[in-house]
Amino acid sequence: MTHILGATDAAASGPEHVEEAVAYDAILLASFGGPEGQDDVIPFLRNVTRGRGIPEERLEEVAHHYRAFGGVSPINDQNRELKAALEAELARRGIDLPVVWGNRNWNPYLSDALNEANERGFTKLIAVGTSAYSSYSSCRQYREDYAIALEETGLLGTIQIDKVRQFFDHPGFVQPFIDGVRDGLAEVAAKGVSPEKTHVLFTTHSIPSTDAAKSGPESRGFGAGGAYAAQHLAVAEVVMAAQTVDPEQTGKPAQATKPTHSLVYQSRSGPPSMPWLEPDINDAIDALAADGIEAVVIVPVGFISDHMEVKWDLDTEALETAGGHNMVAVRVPTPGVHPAFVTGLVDLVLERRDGVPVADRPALTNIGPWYDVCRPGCCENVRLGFKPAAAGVAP
Ligand SMILES: CC1=C(CCC(=O)O)c2cc3nc(cc4[nH]c(cc5[nH]c(cc1n2)c(C)c5CCC(=O)O)c(CCC(=O)O)c4C)C(CCC(=O)O)=C3C
Ligand SMILES: [Fe+2]
Repeated sequence: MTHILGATDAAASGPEHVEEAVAYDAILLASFGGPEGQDDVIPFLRNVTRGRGIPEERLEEVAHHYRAFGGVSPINDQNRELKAALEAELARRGIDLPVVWGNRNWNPYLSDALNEANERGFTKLIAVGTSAYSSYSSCRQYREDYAIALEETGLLGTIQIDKVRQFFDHPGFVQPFIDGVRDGLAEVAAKGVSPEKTHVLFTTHSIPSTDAAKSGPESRGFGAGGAYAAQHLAVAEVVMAAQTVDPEQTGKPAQATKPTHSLVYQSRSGPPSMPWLEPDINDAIDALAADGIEAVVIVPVGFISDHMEVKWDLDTEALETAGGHNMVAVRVPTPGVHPAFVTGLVDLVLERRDGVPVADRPALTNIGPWYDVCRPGCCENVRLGFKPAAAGVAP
């Protein structure tokens, strides 16, 4: 199987799910990366936004978020912890799969991880990205960066990179949110706000509307928001369905005591002229306050760890917006190194290594289990044009 596609992948075909064992010899933990000191902030931001048409004012604004944290993104320590937790779980289960870690936008880079893999004699890597959903930014760009790193290191043809499926609906990813919303609702109730006056805000990274429309395979017909919006909405439904309200406690039917919920977006960065997914979380909070909502439970369902988007855009800005309306606001934890999440990631690796039949793969929504091998044209960026990507269908 060829793992880097040629000039187009439009005519390519191949299996959606691989139900044969593959002898991987290491896991590639792939993440976004972030600065580790004040001097790294600007070079990091230039790496992320190269050729993306992000306005200079936005870069200054984001630099200010990092500067307020000493120029250090929390994401690197979170990835070090995740790597250690994965290694501990693999050891506990007696699985001999080393983990190499590389980032798309900062040290250690994906190319560093590939050089390390090569030095250690690994040729078949299974990638686990710290990103659960489908879209250009959250899936295809990782795959393009694997391809670029293979090219840069001269290891194309020597090292094969496959990936685990996007895991938005895997129980290991969803369970921490189910637990978190339960705790969040209890906290709000303890502060005296009734479920009728409480709203659960599921929040994720906004992306350009054109990217959203192209997310997932075209043939699935997910509509304007593409697979990206559909996956988030489906996960929100699962999380809310798992919130059992005891009618005995309230004396009202369960339905009447369940808070309302919605999907909102955050961290938009494009020029105002370019449509991105809406509503913004802060606008949504303003509107809820105007409707008489007294408490919000904020669920960062789009994220894996408490990185800068969570620490700044939610814990600083969104909580401030809610505070301005005297609302009670609780922010639910991200999966981080929750045991269910760490176990789930190892399960996803084994599922792919052992070629588990699709019917036996856990998925909490009827959209999944998602593809092992990304479909032709999946999550392409229409503005940037076609670029070769690893871990997709073979021509
Ligand atoms: C979907 C998505 C995820 C979730 C999936 C995933 O996790 O991969 C994500 C994660 C992250 N985004 C991050 C940081 C940044 N994202 C930026 C810019 C952008 N993000 C986008 C999308 C996403 N981003 C987009 C469409 C842009 C516009 C530029 C472009 O088209 O590519 C910029 C530039 C400045 C700005 O405009 O904000 C920064 C600094 C960090 C690190 C945080 C830390 O350091 O702790 C993380 C985890
Ligand atoms: Fe981002």
